[in-house]
Amino acid sequence: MVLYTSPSPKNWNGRKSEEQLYLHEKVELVPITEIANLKTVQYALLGYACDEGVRRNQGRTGAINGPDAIKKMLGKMPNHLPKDHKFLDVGNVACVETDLEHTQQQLAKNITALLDQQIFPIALGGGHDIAYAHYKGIKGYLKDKKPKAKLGIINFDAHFDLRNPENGPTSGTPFFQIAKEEKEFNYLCIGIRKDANDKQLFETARELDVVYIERQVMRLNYLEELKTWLKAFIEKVDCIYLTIDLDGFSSAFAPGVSAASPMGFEPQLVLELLTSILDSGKLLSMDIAELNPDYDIDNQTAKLAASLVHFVIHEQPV
Ligand SMILES: N=CN[C@@H](CCC(=O)O)C(=O)O
Ligand SMILES: [Mn+2]
Ligand SMILES: [Mn+2]
Repeated sequence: MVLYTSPSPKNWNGRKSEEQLYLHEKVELVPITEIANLKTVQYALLGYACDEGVRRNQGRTGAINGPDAIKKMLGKMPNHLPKDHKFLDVGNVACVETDLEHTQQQLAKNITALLDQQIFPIALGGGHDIAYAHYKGIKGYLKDKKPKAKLGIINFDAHFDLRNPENGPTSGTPFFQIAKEEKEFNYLCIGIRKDANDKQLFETARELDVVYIERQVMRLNYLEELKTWLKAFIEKVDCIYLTIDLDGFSSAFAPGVSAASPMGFEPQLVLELLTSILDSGKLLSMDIAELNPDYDIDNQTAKLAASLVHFVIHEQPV
């Protein structure tokens, strides 16, 4: 069974220059199996082409094409990276038929391989079941290299994704699955909508001591308070896994998702909070989930996802 596709030049097009002015000219396409041969690499994009978790969660499928759509928009963006910094596309983990569980295992293995090589992974979804897979990959790395490190998970999302996987994992279960495996579950969920999470989910969040920020306080007027809460969470942990579910953004900015949020948050505020996360120096790995190109309008959501990646790779201290 093929659970992996090599990076494709078809995803990387744009204006041409002589001096790598654009990211499609900067990116190096390196199959994941070849990363061990490389010297210092800063960033690698790894796709999670899977919407089986969304289907199981009664959502609208299409996120299987999310990773390639983000790469296509990112390639057209300007490159401001230092000449000696390496930026890779290492291909996609791909879901075959309905085999979500093996797809997750494959992503986990590849995330561990990137972290072992000191490469910062940027995983692109795909359904939010990417989060459980990504977490397993991070644990694979921490177990050997930093067994005492306390992991914190920061999720920008309209949803807790704390459903009980009684009937198998879905895009709605990743953080419940993680909670069951963690001795200390450090989970901060930013952008929670009361009109998108039922009573039982709030109850589970309370039982699991989840720290959450509701959507109505996700406003620039509350920036100082938001930064203080974020800082308090970051101080408690040694390293951070950041996951951004695009459906937390207002559908004015992110229509291309399974469960759109007309009352979601704005991109500018997320950039402000991302700056605090990057400045902490604790960010270990990140992903962007739930892009569904079938419902996108003029690639706006894919562009938003690409802009988030662009921001992180250019603002992160390395
Ligand atoms: N990953 C998404 N999770 C949401 C989906 C909500 C919806 O489809 O409306 C959830 O399970 O709550
Ligand atoms: Mn969501
Ligand atoms: Mn989610």
